[in-house]
Amino acid sequence: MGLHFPVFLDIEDKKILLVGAGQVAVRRIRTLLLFGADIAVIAREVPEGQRQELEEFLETGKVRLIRKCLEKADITPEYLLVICAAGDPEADRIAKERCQELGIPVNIASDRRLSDFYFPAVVTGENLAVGIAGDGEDHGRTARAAALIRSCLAGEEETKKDKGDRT
Ligand SMILES: C[C@@]1(CC(=O)O)C2=NC(=C\c3[nH]c(c(CCC(=O)O)c3CC(=O)O)Cc3[nH]c(c(CC(=O)O)c3CCC(=O)O)/C=C3\N/C(=C\2)[C@@H](CCC(=O)O)[C@]3(C)CC(=O)O)/[C@H]1CCC(=O)O
Ligand SMILES: NC(=O)c1ccc[n+]([C@@H]2O[C@H](COP(=O)([O-])OP(=O)(O)OC[C@H]3O[C@@H](n4cnc5c(N)ncnc54)[C@H](O)[C@@H]3O)[C@@H](O)[C@H]2O)c1
Repeated sequence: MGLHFPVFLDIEDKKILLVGAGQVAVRRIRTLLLFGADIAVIAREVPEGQRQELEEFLETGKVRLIRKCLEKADITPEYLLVICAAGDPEADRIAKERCQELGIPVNIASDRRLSDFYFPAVVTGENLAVGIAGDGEDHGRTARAAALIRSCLAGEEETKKDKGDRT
């Protein structure tokens, strides 16, 4: 599989289903909230390490948690996107098959070959959103590129502030 075309979707108030509440799911919820999505989380359980952050997400009113094992009927046409970060082949299979039936783009965090789209590393700056994804072979390289872009944007802000101070 080669590179994927980046699409910048308006997800404000759009419904997104996230399956799982572990480290990967919570990292993705954090990113999606930056863009105002309405997120439904289906998870069998919330691991100890993610409880506090998930509680904070619930308090925003933009995230709701449904504690259960994923079933086919949970995936309905109201969702714009579905992201499965359960690390469970059965959940991955249900999500893939049901989304295909309904024509909903699906991302499977444990198997890129099943994913219709990749979840990018995201950097936001003043009025900018940058999404980075590689060919899926080297996730570390994607993370390093994101870190570089983050520091470039931060440097640009500093330069702007310095110039502002002088005028
Ligand atoms: C960008 C970022 C966004 C995010 O996840 O938020 C992201 N992966 C990140 C980190 C990361 N990923 C993995 C580790 C563990 C250590 C390691 O293996 O390195 C870590 C490190 C960590 O978790 O800290 C393992 C891993 N990742 C994928 C698979 C399955 C497979 O390749 O088939 C497996 C094996 C799972 C297993 O073994 O079961 C697949 C995908 N991961 C992607 C995105 C998509 C496009 C990636 C690209 O451009 O290459 C893609 C293809 C599909 C998708 O998931 O959309 C984020 C970094 C940015 C940031 O930190 O800001
Ligand atoms: N793409 C990436 O960036 C990346 C990075 C690391 C790991 N991974 C993959 O993502 C998966 C998830 O990683 P994690 O560390 O967040 O895992 P985790 O085990 O901490 O969390 C999994 C979550 O999914 C829930 N879950 C499991 N099966 C379910 C089911 N059938 N129905 C409903 N909920 C279910 C669990 O209750 C838990 O909340 C890993 O298995 C790995 O394959 C992907």
